[in-house]
Amino acid sequence: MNQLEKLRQEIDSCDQIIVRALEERMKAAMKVLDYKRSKGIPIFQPEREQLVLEKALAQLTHKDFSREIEKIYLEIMRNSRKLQSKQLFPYNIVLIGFMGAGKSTVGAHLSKLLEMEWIDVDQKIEVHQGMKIHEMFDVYGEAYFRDIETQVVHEIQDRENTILSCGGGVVLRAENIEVLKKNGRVVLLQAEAETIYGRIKDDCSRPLLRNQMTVSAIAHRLEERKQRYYEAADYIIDTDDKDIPAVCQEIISELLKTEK
Ligand SMILES: Nc1ncnc2c1ncn2[C@@H]1O[C@H](COP(=O)(O)OP(=O)(O)O)[C@@H](O)[C@H]1O
Ligand SMILES: O=C(O)C1=C[C@@H](OP(=O)(O)O)[C@@H](O)[C@H](O)C1
Ligand SMILES: [Mg+2]
Repeated sequence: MNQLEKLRQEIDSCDQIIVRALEERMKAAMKVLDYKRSKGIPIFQPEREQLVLEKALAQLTHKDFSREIEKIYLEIMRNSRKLQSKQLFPYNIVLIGFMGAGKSTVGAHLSKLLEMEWIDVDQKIEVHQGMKIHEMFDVYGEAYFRDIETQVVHEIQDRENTILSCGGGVVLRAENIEVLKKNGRVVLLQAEAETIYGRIKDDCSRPLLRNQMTVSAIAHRLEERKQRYYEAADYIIDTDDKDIPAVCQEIISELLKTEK
C-alpha cells in the first residue's frame, strides 16, 4: 500500500465513524421529538441549538478548524430540523388572512424555523408576470390578477411539506381554497383593523388600499371578507400584540395539538 492509499484509509475510517454517529444522532433526535410531542414541549427551540453548537465547539482540540466545524454543525442542525418537519408536517401549511396580517413575513420566518420550503403566492405571481402586483392591477385590472392567482394556486397544488403564504384575496374564489385544502391545512392569521393599519399604512404596494389607507376602510373590507376567512380556516391565530416568533410558535403548537 503506498503512502496515499494509507492516508486515504485514515479518511475512510473517519467517514465510517461520522456516518455512524450521524445516524445515531438522527435517531436520538427522533426520540427527543417523540418525547417532546408526548409532553407538549415546544419542539423547535433556537436557543437550544446555540448551546449544542457551543458544546460541540468546546470539544475541539484544534481551534484552527472551529469555523469549518461550526458551519458543518449548523448544517447538521438544519437537516435535523428538516427531518423533524417532514415527520411533523407532511402537508402544506397554508397561510391566509387580510392584508398586513403577516402571511408573507410569518411564512418566511416559519420556513427558516422549520427548514421547510416556502412559496409566497404573490411573489410567484410577480415572477410569473415580470411585474409588480400594483402594476398588474393598473395595467390589466383586478380580474386579470385574480385569474393569475388561481392559475398559480393550481400550479402549486401538488406540493407537500411546504409553507404557502397566500395573498389576502385568495379566499374570494372558493375554487382556490378547495385546491389549497387538498394537501394543506389552512391557518388564518387575524388582526384588528387598527393593528393592520399600523403595520401597512406607509406601504403603497397594496393596490386595493392605495387611495383608502384608513382604519375605517380596512375595517369595512375586513368585514366584507370575514365570513370567507372563517369558512376557509382550519386554525385561527390572533396576531395582535404578538411578534413574529410568537405567532410562529403558536401556529406550530396549534397544528401539533390536533391531528385532523
Ligand atoms: N405579528 C406582527 N407583529 C409586528 N409586525 C408584523 C407582524 N406581522 C406582520 N408584521 C409587519 O406587517 C407588515 C406586513 O406584513 P406582511 O407579512 O407583508 O403581511 P401580509 O403578507 O399578510 O400582507 C410587515 O412590515 C411586517 O413586518
Ligand atoms: O387582499 C387582497 O385582495 C390582496 C392582497 C395582497 O397580498 P397581501 O395580503 O400579502 O398583502 C395582494 O395579493 C393583492 O394586492 C390583493
Ligand atoms: Mg403578503
